[in-house]
Amino acid sequence: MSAAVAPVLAMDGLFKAFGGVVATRDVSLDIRKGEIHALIGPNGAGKTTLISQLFGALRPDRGRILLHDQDITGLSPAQRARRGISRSFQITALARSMSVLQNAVLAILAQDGHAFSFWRSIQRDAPLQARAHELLRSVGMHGRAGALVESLSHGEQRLLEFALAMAGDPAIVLLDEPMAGLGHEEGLEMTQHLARLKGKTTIILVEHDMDAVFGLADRVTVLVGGTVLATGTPAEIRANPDVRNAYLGDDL
Ligand SMILES: Nc1ncnc2c1ncn2[C@@H]1O[C@H](COP(=O)(O)OP(=O)(O)OP(=O)(O)O)[C@@H](O)[C@H]1O
Repeated sequence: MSAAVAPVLAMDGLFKAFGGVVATRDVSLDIRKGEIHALIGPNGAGKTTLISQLFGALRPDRGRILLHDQDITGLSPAQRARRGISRSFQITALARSMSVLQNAVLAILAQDGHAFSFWRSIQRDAPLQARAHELLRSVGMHGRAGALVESLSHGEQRLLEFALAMAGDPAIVLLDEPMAGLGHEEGLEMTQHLARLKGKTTIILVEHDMDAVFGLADRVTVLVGGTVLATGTPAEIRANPDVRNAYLGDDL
């Protein structure tokens, strides 16, 4: 083992129940800087509930969440976003009648803490425009800067959401099923874009597409019944008999 590096994000004994249903049972997990950490598990395993606690939509009943060693358990989603916890936007969060570039500008302004500004002065703000173009370039969408969002394919919209989540260079990005609803080609394209971020961005990836998970992840955590069954490299997870049992013959 290399010398311990403080994790970007640490979950410490998280517990969350809905009435009698325990959705998160004593989950403790460290997310390392620069890793793509996949969360997998059968339906109802508690993946969404755990992610919701990380970005702040849900409060755990017990346990703590630490970002760079600071306790953020009591912070609102907006306060966490300002500290660098970013979540992939849903398509509905895109301004559909605006251009790709305008959406990128708005995401950067929001991340900088400007609620609104005069559009004309924004258009003349060369550094801001350059940052927006750079953001689009990071996901290979700079050639589409002038296109209206409503004219984009489903896969392009997904990529744009992802680019917006990257605005402001977040400490960690929570990606909830980025492959959902994408065709085969679009899924491969998204996988390639995510692969380029390996080592540069810290990502928690919730995804049902096992090819994408095992192709992209540095480490995988398997949740079953709200509990961490195993955490390890893709090879370790693939070889783990408990994991194989949990998936009851599903082809990992
Ligand atoms: N708001 C809620 N009220 C009551 N029960 C809930 C609520 N949200 C989740 N649950 C329950 O908590 C458990 C975990 O659900 P969760 O959606 O987190 O699982 P998941 O792993 O994301 O599943 P999927 O892969 O199907 O999206 C399930 O038993 C679910 O029915």
